[in-house]
Amino acid sequence: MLEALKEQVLQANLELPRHGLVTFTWGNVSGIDRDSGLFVIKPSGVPYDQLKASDMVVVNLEGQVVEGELKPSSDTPTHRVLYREFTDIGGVVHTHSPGATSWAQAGRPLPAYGTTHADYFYGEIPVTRPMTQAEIDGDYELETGNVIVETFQQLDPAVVPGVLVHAHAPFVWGKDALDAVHHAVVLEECAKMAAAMLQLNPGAAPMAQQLLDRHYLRKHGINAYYGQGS
Ligand SMILES: O=C(CO)[C@@H](O)[C@@H](O)COP(=O)(O)O
Repeated sequence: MLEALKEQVLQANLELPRHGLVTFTWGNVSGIDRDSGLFVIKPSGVPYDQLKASDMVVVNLEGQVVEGELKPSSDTPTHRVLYREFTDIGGVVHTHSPGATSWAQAGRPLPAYGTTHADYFYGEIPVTRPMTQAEIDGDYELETGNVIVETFQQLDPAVVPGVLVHAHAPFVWGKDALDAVHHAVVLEECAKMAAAMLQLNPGAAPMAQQLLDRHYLRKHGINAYYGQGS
């Protein structure tokens, strides 16, 4: 079942260590097949260099494992909430990449300071509120998803495809698993650049709105012209 998606999700997971986004097994990627409502996610706690396509776990949007021998990622309920609520996304990534995680642990949203950020994220990357004791003691990973969705009440997840979970780490999404990994790489680079830039200029302001508009819209607007597409 979903053999091509399993292969794509495997490859997307393997991109995480290639890009230096994970240490040990601290991360996971999933991808969804919207026609069947099933998503494929990596198993929990299996070292990346041992992962095979056949290890990938197929889960439905009710959270039931429908195929796979191994336990799915511990963060599966968070992915499930994101697929359920953000109905246009096709892939989700969670990492503990140090640059983005530093901002999450500081409880600070990541402002758009420059065009690298603006090419992919149309504005600040938000940070969630701290989770309550009841949320932490309860269905924690599901509540992590809920707190992300709450953070996006006034935000479009299509134009800001990522979030910093307070005192935890980033979750990022995209049109499929590989696109979500691409966004995770960009977020990490932007987070590192922002921290280094603030050392040089602690009072730096976010970039001008006009420059943000120009860079985001030349790649993603209705008159986008970046690249070789028509
Ligand atoms: O957040 C954490 C650990 O704090 C987990 O996402 C990370 O270790 C990945 O776990 P899984 O191997 O996907 O279960």
